[in-house]
Amino acid sequence: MPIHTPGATQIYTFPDTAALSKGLDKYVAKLSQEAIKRHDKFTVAISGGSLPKQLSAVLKDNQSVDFTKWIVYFADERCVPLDHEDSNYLLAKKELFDYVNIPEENIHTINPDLINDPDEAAEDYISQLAGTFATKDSVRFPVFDLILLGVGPDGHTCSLFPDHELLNETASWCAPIIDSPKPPPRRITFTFPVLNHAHHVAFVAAGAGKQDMLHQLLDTPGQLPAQRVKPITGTLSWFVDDAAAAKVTSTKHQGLERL
Ligand SMILES: O=C1O[C@H](COP(=O)(O)O)[C@@H](O)[C@H](O)[C@H]1O
Repeated sequence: MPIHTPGATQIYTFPDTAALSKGLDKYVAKLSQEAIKRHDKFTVAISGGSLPKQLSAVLKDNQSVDFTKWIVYFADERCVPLDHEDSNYLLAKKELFDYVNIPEENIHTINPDLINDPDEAAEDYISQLAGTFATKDSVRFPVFDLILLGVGPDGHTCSLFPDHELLNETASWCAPIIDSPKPPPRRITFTFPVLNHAHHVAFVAAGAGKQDMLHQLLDTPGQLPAQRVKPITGTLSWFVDDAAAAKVTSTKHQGLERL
């Protein structure tokens, strides 16, 4: 499974979402094992939307994964209570956390007391990150073992939307947004420097609804948010089903691989 090729984008395609979840399970389990061996923990950021379901379908029953060593953050979160239907945390809890033994204190949620103030909520999330990641002068950003991302039909990822000023953020680790074009409008989000300092970043996209955007993202050079995710020394992977990959034509991607 060639998942350690810095600089190269690996695209894994699967006949359907069930197969995609199996492949994702294999990938995440391997990275988790390697990270735990290396530094006794697995730092992972997950997204909301369709990702938690795809991720957990097989992984939640994988007995070989030591979830007690997982430290979980959210690549973006909506400024809503943790039990609100729009909460990315609630989604991940229902799909994954309820089935595996990640210590509660290792799951870093938005501070529910600060949801009415996205600036403060983002600052608080930065403090949480600082408690987990010791940064050095040479690397001023958290370095996640893995960041799992989704992509919207407009090319957004995390809560980084096309043409938004947050796309130019170069210093802050986590930023507030109060005008998300996709509801709810108030959110906090990781910034590109955090995404691009990770050891591994993987996008997950399934279904015909993602066809046109995947074709645009993978076949046409551009500056859409998902296209700006380019890990500096880490790896970039795409996990897609055949329905989503149907229009991807670039010769660059003829080597679509099946795990
Ligand atoms: O609003 C969001 O959307 C994106 C994409 O979601 P999907 O349902 O199209 O997969 C998601 O990655 C992000 O975390 C979420 O807040």
